[in-house]
Amino acid sequence: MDESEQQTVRTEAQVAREIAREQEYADRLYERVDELIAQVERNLDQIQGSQQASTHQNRSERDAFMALYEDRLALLRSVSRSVVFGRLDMDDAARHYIGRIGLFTPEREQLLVDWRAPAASAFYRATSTERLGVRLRRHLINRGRTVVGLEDDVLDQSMLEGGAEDVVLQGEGALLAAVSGTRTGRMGDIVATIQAEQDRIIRSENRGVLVVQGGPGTGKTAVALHRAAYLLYTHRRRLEHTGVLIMAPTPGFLRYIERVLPSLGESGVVMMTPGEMFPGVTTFAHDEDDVARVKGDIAMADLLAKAVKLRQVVPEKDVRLRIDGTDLVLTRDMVRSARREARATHRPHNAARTVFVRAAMDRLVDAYERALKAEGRTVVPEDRPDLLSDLRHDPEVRRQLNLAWLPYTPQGFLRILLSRPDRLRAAAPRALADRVSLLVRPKDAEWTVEDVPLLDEIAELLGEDSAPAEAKAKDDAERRRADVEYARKVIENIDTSGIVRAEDLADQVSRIRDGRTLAERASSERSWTYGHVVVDEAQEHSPMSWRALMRRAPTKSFTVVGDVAQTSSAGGTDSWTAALSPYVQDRLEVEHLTVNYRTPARIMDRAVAMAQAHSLPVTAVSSVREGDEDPLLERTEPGQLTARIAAAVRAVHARIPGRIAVIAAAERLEDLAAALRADGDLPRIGTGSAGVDDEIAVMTAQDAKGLEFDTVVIVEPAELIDAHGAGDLYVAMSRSTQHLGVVHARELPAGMAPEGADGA
Ligand SMILES: Nc1ncnc2c1ncn2[C@@H]1O[C@H](COP(=O)(O)OP(=O)(O)OP(=O)(O)O)[C@@H](O)[C@H]1O
Repeated sequence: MDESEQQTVRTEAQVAREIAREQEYADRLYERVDELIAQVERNLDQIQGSQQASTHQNRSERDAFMALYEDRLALLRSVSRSVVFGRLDMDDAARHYIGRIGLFTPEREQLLVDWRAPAASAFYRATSTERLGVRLRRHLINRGRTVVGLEDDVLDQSMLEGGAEDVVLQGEGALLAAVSGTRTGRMGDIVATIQAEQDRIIRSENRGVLVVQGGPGTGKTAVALHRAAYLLYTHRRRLEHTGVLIMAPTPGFLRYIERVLPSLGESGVVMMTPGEMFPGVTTFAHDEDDVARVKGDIAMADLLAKAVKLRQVVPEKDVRLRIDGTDLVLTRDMVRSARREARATHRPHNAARTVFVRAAMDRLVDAYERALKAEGRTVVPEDRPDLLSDLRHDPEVRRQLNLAWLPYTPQGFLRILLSRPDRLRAAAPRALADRVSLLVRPKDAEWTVEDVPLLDEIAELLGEDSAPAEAKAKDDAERRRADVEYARKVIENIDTSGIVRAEDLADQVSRIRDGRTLAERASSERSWTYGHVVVDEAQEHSPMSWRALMRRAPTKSFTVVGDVAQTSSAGGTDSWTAALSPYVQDRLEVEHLTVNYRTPARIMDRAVAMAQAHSLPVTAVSSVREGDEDPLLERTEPGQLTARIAAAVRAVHARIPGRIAVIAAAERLEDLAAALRADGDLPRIGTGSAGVDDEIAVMTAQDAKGLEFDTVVIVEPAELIDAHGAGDLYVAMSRSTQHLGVVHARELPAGMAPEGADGA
């Protein structure tokens, strides 16, 4: 808003009159939503009633219709309490209302524009210097279906010259109201107040890797999710079948964001954490930092490639065999030349094994023939198949060929490799030679998140038989054509409301035939490729992890959001170019977000001072709110720390409404949770990132990553730095939306105390 021009505040009566006008329009929209809800409910009843004597085909068609109507119903119900939030008055006198979905009259006259439609873009982007044809932008502030306030941005100043009775000028109420409320533990959508710098990213036409770098609370997660919703809307046909993958750091974080996309009407999204990326393995455990660093090192790709190659073995000596009473020798040369032939195909290990076995058998049959002839037996070419069969069924031949080239599963291969120091050493490139022993562990050790990219890499090296998958893809494509055709006919007979499209119905039919949702199919197939991948908290991914992620979207269509100053994982990155340019070279675009919508300036300034004192690569941010309180620092004796925290939490719980996170080093969590639970006046105490469900939770800074709380209490900040570096303390300090308390017995880390104080 152009502040100098927007001083006038209208009389209450004028405002009330405008609100009443907007309410009238909003009522009309809700009436239409209610009509649509009733219509979908009627359609559902009708279909349910028509189920007798149905054939299998009719049943799956009915189920498909029902599922679609149910989805549609869920969307309509979710917007039925808040469908409209903005209005645009254009130069050509057109007026558009902007809302969560598009709405039309039965005669197809547009009542409401979906926030993602091109016509809505100006709502977020127009400024007084670049008006984009907009004269007036109005925010409607609602409580449920009731319009309770208005806020106008007059972009065409000539509107004010004539008095403009119907213009209501007020401050930045909509945004401030949106960011100041107490937190619920679940992120909500921001469609009503998306800011111009965010909108540019959400609607970016970039088809390659778009990196969104920004300090804490700048809306990176919100922007990434709204971009996913925007892409699904704009490129629906392309993305609906492949899906969009959202990769987020922890299950608690997934829970925190899980409602955003459904509230925007999008369900074709697969969400997972890095420990779930490899089908068949689910892990949330992490390796120690030094091990994680080695596993994430790009040189692991060479180590694994060599380790696989070293499993293609020429025996130390020639092997004597006795087949059906005849002696023959499997020579080292035979194995070596069969291996050469197999390797020359450049196929992965398991696929090339077939070539190896065939080549070795060819050579053995020749030797067998020669041995039989040497015994004076007559051998004719027609005998060859029988000789081959003798050899194939001989257990010793089988054993020797297996020893030379054993088929592996990725899990089996990695388990053995990590339990064999000799094999690790033999495969290690120079870059890893002196650290490779850190990887050794028992064969039955639990999987860790850092193992997952290694499994993915090994799966590539071992290879899968791609023929069945290709045949299936061809089959699916043909089937889909038939389904769409059929769905068109069905729709002509059953539904003329335009609520269901043939393509959607066809999808639903095939989903039901397959019995699995897109999310289930995508997450169970390692080779599934997504149309777009969103990576949140992306600074935590190691180079090996990026290799695995890149395989998930061969088109390299990515939205990568993160903050290189908040890196805490050992293998993570402090440079986007270093992490990503190996895969995309010049198709990498970095956008910056600069406004913090979460943390008030009085807290954020202190977090930034601490980060700078520790040389973190912080990006400049300005907070939308100044805040009411400075951070509260309290020094105590080491033995008193837990008791002081309990007292601090009790005090803050009584004083400030909303959610509280107590952030501490991992080894303190149990004691702290026990001390808080012993206090009968406090509500349930959660632990770890799953604590987003509780009003008060005790967690590490890593658990808190990406989340936010009304109040944060940090326990012994120096310990957070000891555990994972200053990035973790920066994360912890920037989680709060209102109040930050710090209780410490050791010296405060540099930069944390207010200027002029010395950390006491
Ligand atoms: N335009 C906006 N209007 C209203 N609220 C917003 C807007 N942008 C961001 N927010 C709110 O600000 C808070 C921080 O957003 P978000 O979690 O996306 O930030 P982030 O950059 O991912 O933070 P971090 O790096 O610290 O995890 C959230 O509550 C979000 O809903």
